[in-house]
Amino acid sequence: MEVELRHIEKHYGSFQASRDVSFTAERGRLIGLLGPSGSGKTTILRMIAGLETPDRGDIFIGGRRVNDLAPGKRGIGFVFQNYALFRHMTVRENIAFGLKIQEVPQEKRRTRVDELLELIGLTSFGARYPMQLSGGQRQRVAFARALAPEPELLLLDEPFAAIDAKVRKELRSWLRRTIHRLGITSIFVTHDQEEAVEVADDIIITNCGHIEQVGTPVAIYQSPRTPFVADFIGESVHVPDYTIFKGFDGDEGTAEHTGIIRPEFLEIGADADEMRLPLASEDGTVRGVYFRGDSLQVDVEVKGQLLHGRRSLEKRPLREGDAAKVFIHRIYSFADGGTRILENAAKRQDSVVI
Ligand SMILES: Nc1ncnc2c1ncn2[C@@H]1O[C@H](COP(=O)(O)OP(=O)(O)OP(=O)(O)O)[C@@H](O)[C@H]1O
Repeated sequence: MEVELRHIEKHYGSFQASRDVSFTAERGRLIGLLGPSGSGKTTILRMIAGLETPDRGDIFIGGRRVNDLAPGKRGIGFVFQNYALFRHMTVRENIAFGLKIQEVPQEKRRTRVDELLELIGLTSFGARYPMQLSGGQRQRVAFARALAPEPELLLLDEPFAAIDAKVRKELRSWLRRTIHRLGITSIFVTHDQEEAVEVADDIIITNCGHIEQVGTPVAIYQSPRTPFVADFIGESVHVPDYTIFKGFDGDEGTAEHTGIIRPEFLEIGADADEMRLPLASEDGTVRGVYFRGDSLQVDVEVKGQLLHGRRSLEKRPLREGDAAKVFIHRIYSFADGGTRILENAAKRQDSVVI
């Protein structure tokens, strides 16, 4: 493995910013540290970089324990949210900066900068100054500058945050492609779940200084280990007692019946004729309809519980106050300290009949 954290603890005064943080990042993977503001993402990144010292625990990079190694000796490239490029230096000079410090000979420096300019698609921009570049171009230069000394590990702190929405999307996919092409292990911090899901190979979810879950975006989305994770990745509604719903009332396995329902777990119809399993469907009332681009979000009240679902734009429109039919396919239950995915009993019977 390339990076490993073992039982890291970190306090700032009496405030605990990291609680028993352990994870490994395999070589060549692109890892997203995702969590709400203040959950300790940047602290983790800074400890890996050597800019903060953990109170307890060990950090390994490429199998070597680096706790006592100075930041400059860890073989790390760093890209910040607002990487202030040197304003008085050209793009070429900015990229060459780390190489100059390493006393790389001039000819070699020139070749490396040419390579990097090509990599970031800015070959003809070498003589420009940072203020003559767009935000997205500047961030590419910051990326090239971090890569110039050929680090083993790249750390990126909210690298897209200061860039406008459209360019950010392009930059994300560019960064993902480029990092994979180079095969460099990379860890980036974000508080944007869409960004983490789109860019990362693996996501580490942080909450109040500890790690809630580690996994691929798909695994985390499909099997959130805690209600916090279910909320943070994707949309969800908490229901205090799922046994009130048809098809989930036979579950006697647990004492507590709190559940989480995602929009795609619902089928919302205008009437019984639209439903595949009308008898297993609930009666509901539409409480709100919102345009979501490719579909409509329909908020529907069922047995006093407000649920969020989706409905195709091609179907008969529903309006606030309309009666609706609702079939709940699936519910997540977190009762015993783990996730159980409960399927509607009617669906199971239906598939047996088929
Ligand atoms: N130097 C410091 N001194 C005291 N407290 C700090 C220091 N650095 C961070 N903290 C606190 O530690 C907690 C975690 O901060 P950190 O920057 O790691 O969170 P984060 O998840 O990266 O948040 P954000 O997304 O807002 O950047 C926060 O409550 C923060 O106020």
